[in-house]
Parts: sequence; structure tokens; C-alpha cells
Amino acid sequence: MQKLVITGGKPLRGEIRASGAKNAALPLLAASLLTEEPMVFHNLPDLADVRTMLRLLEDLGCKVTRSDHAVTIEASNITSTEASYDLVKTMRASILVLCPLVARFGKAKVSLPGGCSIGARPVDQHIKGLKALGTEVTIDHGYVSASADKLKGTLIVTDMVTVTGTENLMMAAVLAEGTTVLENAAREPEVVDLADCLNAMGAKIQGAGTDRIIIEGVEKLHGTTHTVMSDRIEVGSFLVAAVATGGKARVTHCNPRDLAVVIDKLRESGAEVTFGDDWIEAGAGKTLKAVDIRTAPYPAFPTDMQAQFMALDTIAEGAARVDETIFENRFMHVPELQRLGADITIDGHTATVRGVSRLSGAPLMATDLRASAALVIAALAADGESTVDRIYHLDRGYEKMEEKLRALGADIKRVKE
Ligand SMILES: CC(=O)N[C@H]1[C@@H](OP(=O)(O)OP(=O)(O)OC[C@H]2O[C@@H](n3ccc(=O)[nH]c3=O)[C@H](O)[C@@H]2O)O[C@H](CO)[C@@H](O)[C@@H]1O
Ligand SMILES: C=C(OP(=O)(O)O)C(=O)O
Repeated sequence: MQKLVITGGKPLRGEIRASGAKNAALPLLAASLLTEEPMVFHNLPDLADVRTMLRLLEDLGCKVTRSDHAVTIEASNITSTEASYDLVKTMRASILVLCPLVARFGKAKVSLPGGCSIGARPVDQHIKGLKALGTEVTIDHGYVSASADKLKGTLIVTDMVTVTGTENLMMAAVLAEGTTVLENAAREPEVVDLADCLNAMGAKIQGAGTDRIIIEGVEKLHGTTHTVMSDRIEVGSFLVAAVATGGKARVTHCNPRDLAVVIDKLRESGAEVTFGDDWIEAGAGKTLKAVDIRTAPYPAFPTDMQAQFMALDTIAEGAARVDETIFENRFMHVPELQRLGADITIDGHTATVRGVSRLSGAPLMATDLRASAALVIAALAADGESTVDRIYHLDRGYEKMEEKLRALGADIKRVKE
């Protein structure tokens, strides 16, 4: 087991480069199953989740060739259409192979992901959409089995906005006969990145980035080369860390348009934020003010930034209300932040954070990916030493986080227990 040892109190200063986005890379890699021709991805982040997805693709018979931050995937000799519990249990996004497999091979058997520490996270909408496209779906012994002769385009209205649900169904519809309309679609930039890649493979998708996506099915897709978009959540996390420590940092190779609400909320907190075409800089202002947060689907405030902003609120002037509307159990970081001296109360899906003048370092336990980032931010802002345990959560979604933080002047190291 590894942990992070952080000595807080040092303002972060300098410049770092954003990595490719986990939440874009995972569906993009799954999309490789849709063609027998090679797919090449650049700007692939080096993350545990990416390695899990590549292992899953290899398990299915794909040839995977990696070099630095690029990968070539050839799905010309698929030997299995089954994703086992062992891989799915370590990464929920494994469900993203379900629709590409059904679309190209007419069958798939994928372990149900089950819940995780942030919520129950069912995949009923993925299944509802697949059924509407003409697939027979059964659930048995913890697996979802799907088979179809030929998928048929149709109207699908999901009960709620679902990001991977939209991505999965888009990947089913691209090879269906006729036109599919996805209503109530997720508008996240990662959905647009996937649609751009699918269109470059020969798909006919319109409306990605809006809540109505129209997909005209095609017979076959071909290979292409695609650059994974930058990770807006990673970028946001580093900007919050810079402001929380009273410093100033610039993140390059990112897209400020994807981070409009994060920039807005940082400014509301009193931070000074500037940006150019592909960089954002955030610096602490004269005072740090508590900011209310209400998570909701894009373009509203992302649930994946909620924990990090809560960490910022713990040391701000005044009180903030944090409403988590996406996941029912995404306050696991609260008891850990309290161990640093934060003043937070929870009532259902709402947390009230009253800013304190200082946090003091303590041993901490990470419970999920973004909770881990929040603990690192709080520890960087706290007096003295903190340790963050169970950082395998962090390694799922942040590439070399401690190296990037060290480049900004943080006192942080990874140690083996
Ligand atoms: C790999 C990836 O991209 N993960 C992101 C994706 O997760 P993911 O795609 O799993 O999240 P969803 O958008 O699907 O979930 C939104 C809400 O809908 C519910 N739901 C979803 C599908 C379904 O079939 N039934 C159902 O009830 C979920 O439990 C949740 O309450 O979007 C989340 C919300 O922005 C982010 O936090 C995750 O980082
Ligand atoms: C919740 C997240 O990821 P996943 O959907 O992969 O669990 C996340 O990226 O914050």
C-alpha cells in the first residue's frame, strides 16, 4: 500500500501541463471495438483506469500497442465478447464495452458494475436504450447478456441525464439500421469528444453537446487517429489547489471553454482567474470567500469538482451551502476534512461549510477518486504534516499528481507502507 505524505502551508506557484481526460479516454478506447481497422489515440493519460480498460480490451482479443502517451488498438481478431467481474469490479466504466460489442458482433456479456462508494449507480438506462434498439437483454448471475440480429434505430429518452449511458447508446446506434434520436442526452465535453472520434471513423452523428443527439446508422466504421481531450477535472483540481494554498498556478494544454463554471466559481471565491486559448491561470485574491455549489449535469457545476471546492470552502470567509444532486453518497470526504479541523454539517444531500481560520495536518483516508483530491488540497493548505492513505483511488484518475504538485513547489511525497 502506498500513501502520500504532505507538509502543508506552501503556496503553489508555477506552470504545469494538463493530461488527457480519463472520462474521455475510457469511452474512446471502448469505441475501438467498433472497427476491425487500427485506432490510434494520442494524449492518452497514464492512469490505472486506462490500464484497466486496455487490459479488458486485450482480454477480448484486441491487440494493444502502447508508446508513451499513445496507443494503437486493433480489434480485428476479437476472441471473446465477455467482460468478467474481475475487471468490471475495479472500474465501473467497463460497462462501456457493452454497446460497441453488441453493435459489431450482435452479442455481449458484461458483469454488472454494481454500486461504489459514491452511490448505487445503476445502468438501467443503458439497458433500456439497448432494448429499445432491438436487443434482447437478460440479467443473470450478476451479468447482463445482450443479443441482437441487427440493431434498429429508434427514439430513446433516458429518465435522467447519464454520461456513460449517452456514450454507450451512441456507440450502439452508430451501427444500427436507420436513425436513432437520443433525447435528454448528456452534454458533457467528453460526449462531444467521443462523437467527434466516431464521426472521424465514418459515423453520422449530429447534435453532440446538446440534449438531442441524432445518429444515422452506417454499415461499417473505419479506423482513425484521435487526440484525447484534456482533463477538465484535473485542471480544475490544480487551480483550486493553487488558490487554497494562497498561490498562483497556470495550467496549459487545456480548454477553458470546458471549465466555464469552475472559472466562474473561482472568481466568486475572490480568486483572480485569467485564461487564453489553451491555458488557465488562477491566483489567490485578497480574501477567500465561501461559495455555494450545486452539482448538476454539464454545463452546470460538475459533481467531480464538488469535493475539491468543499475543501476550498473549509478555509474561506463565511459559510457555503453545497448541494450534491447527482450522487446520493458523495460526501465521504466530509469526516476526513473534519479531522483537519473543518466545520461541516450534513443534512441529506446538502452540506453546510463554515470557514475556519486554519486547518491542521492529520492522517487521512481516501474513500474515492475526487475525495482523494479534496484531501490532498486540504492537506496542502493545512499547517504541518498530513498523510493520505488508500491513494489507489487517486491513481485511477490523476496522472503523476504528486510530481505535478512538486513542480508547483508542494512538499509532497509518495511512500510505501
Ligand atoms: C467514466 C465517466 O465518465 N464517469 C463520469 C460519469 O459517470 P456515469 O456515467 O456513471 O454517471 P451518470 O451520468 O450515468 O450518472 C448520473 C446519475 O444517473 C444515475 N443513473 C445513471 C445511469 C443509469 O442507467 N441509471 C441511473 O440511475 C446515476 O446513479 C447518477 O445518479 O458521469 C458522472 C456524472 O457527471 C461523473 O461523476 C463520472 O466521473
Ligand atoms: C466518479 C468518477 O469516475 P467513475 O465514473 O469512473 O467512477 C470520477 O471521475 O470522479
